[in-house]
Amino acid sequence: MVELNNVNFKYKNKKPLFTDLNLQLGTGFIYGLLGKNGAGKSTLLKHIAGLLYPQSGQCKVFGYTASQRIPQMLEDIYVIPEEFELPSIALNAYTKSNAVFYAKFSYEQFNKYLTEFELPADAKLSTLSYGQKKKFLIAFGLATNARVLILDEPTNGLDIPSKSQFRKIVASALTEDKIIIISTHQVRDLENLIDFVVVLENGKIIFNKNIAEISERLAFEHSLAGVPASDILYHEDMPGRKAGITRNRSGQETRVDLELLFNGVIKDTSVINSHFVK
Ligand SMILES: Nc1ncnc2c1ncn2[C@@H]1O[C@H](COP(=O)(O)OP(=O)(O)OP(=O)(O)O)[C@@H](O)[C@H]1O
Repeated sequence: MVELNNVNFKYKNKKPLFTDLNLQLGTGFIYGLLGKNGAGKSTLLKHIAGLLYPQSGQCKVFGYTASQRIPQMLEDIYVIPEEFELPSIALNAYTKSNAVFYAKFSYEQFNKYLTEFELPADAKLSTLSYGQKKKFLIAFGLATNARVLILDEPTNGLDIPSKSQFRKIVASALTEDKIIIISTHQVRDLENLIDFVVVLENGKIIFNKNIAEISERLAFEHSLAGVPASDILYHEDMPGRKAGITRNRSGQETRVDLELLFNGVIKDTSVINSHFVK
């Protein structure tokens, strides 16, 4: 489990970003971490990876204090950052020298992911495109079998077929003992992949719900024609129509439109959240 308890954090010469931040992420789930620019997503992920420390409060990863970055924790956490640099060596040479840090690294899985992403194992990393490098890191990260996998904007630079391969590979890599956290602005890339939607706004968790519960309680409508105003929780004006979020009147689960949900949560946080009060 990843657990943040009453975390307080501020950057030097800035106002506090996290004030008594609490968050628990359980195993066996994929979390989509969403938020506007500057909301604090990368800062939160750096806390989990132990790269930034709370000024007070605790951040624990499977019981280890993240900031201590002890080897047992480090071999169980893998971060794919948004920006990265890779050395000018062959892909398989990089893998050989880095896989040793991860006791559960699987070459079998790694080779399978490389094949799916159409990456040649003998290619030199410096000769790969940005998207290919990203796919290499995703393949490596998943093959570490680290129990916590953090992906910051993983689909940036991925072409359309690679995005669906990405979803397939990540879904297949999830096991009951793992926690996968994906932070992105490309919300559509997370559809049919994530189990929880976590929205961060100005350093606060303003929404944290399971997708099944969201689709049970809310409905995402392409057109709001004929929907009584009292059922509409959030709407957007589109050319010739209104789209929006309504109460789920039919009782049937509907597809969660993550873009509408995100916009609705940001604009009408309390209205959306009030529909989850039991
Ligand atoms: N090294 C730093 N020093 C000072 N302030 C910082 C630093 N890094 C981030 N910040 C500030 O902290 C806040 C949160 O930044 P953070 O990078 O965590 O946001 P984010 O949600 O990841 O944003 P984005 O979606 O743009 O990547 C912002 O106001 C940012 O300006």
